[in-house]
Amino acid sequence: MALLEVEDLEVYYDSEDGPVKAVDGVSFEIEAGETIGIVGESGCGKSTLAKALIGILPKNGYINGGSIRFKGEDLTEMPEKRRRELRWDEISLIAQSAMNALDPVYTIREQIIEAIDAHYPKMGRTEAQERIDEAFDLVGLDRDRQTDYPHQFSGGMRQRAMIAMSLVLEPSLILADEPTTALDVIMQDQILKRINGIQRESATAMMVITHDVAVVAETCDRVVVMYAGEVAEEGPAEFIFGEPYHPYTLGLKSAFPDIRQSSQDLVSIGGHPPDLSNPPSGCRFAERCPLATEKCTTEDPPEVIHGELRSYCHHADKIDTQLRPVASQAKTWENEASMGVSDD
Ligand SMILES: Nc1ncnc2c1ncn2[C@@H]1O[C@H](COP(=O)(O)OP(=O)(O)OP(=O)(O)O)[C@@H](O)[C@H]1O
Repeated sequence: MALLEVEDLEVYYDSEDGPVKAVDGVSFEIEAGETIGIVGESGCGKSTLAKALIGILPKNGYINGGSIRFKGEDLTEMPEKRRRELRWDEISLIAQSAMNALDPVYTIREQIIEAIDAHYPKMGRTEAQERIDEAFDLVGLDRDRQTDYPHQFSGGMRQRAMIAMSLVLEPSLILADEPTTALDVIMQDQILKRINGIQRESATAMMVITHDVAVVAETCDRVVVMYAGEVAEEGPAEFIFGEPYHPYTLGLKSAFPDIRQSSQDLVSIGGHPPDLSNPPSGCRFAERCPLATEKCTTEDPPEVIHGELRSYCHHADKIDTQLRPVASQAKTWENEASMGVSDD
């Protein structure tokens, strides 16, 4: 049994235009100790997925269908009290706004002790202090700074303090939603590598949500590529960033500079993702896809397996011969570019 099993999950928001289908039939699993990346353009449902997993959807958001099993228990059917216990104890979220989640009137140490007391009321002071020292060492914060107030910390240090706070609670799963957006590149790298190191020692699983493909390529074992509320492709990071079989992944991959290549076009996929209150039928990427045909706009794409990769595309068989050779050329992804593929 995987640590987390998400099956056919639908998370919708009520809106004046009808339900916004932010997550629409998403399935994937996370094993203990594994790091999984969720990538996709802004608005594809990544944060909604994280919020649903941890149970902090806004008032107009709801789980419309599917299941989220954590250690075999279905979170969607669990009473709120049990769910709250799981939050932080077992699943912790490092959110985009984590830096601002610290209380300005208490020292960092007081806040971490409070979190420990709330979750492990029986833990003695000595053990608590040992855990805090260890967590500070792991995230690269000086132990002497534990008695500082949040305003004495830089943005990056506050984020490290939040990560330290989630680590002292020893969760089985850390959800990191754009964990490093506010940090400079060198710090991002350091922090994610440290988290990876911690995971190896403690078998903590992590789900990293980001639109930065480079972050995911460096730190994740497996990657789920989301497009317009759905999974477009899923598999080991080396294949997703090496030889993907979904046109969207190829476009996304070509949109990020490859440091190994001296000169290359930087691709921008023309057009926009569809409106999720009224998603198109068939493949949601069809409108922007150079391989798209009539069938793509009418029939849901089939699941196609290539080794350990799971992709959803009517034309996965044409990726190797037709799209891959031209995927790094910007003109391939211009709006309305079509490769003249036929359905027969
Ligand atoms: N409270 C809300 N009410 C209605 N619609 C919402 C709400 N929150 C998000 N949405 C919509 O749900 C869809 C998915 O949004 P979500 O924030 O999950 O995407 P995302 O991939 O995390 O984007 P980003 O990378 O910008 O954070 C979008 O169409 C968004 O407009």
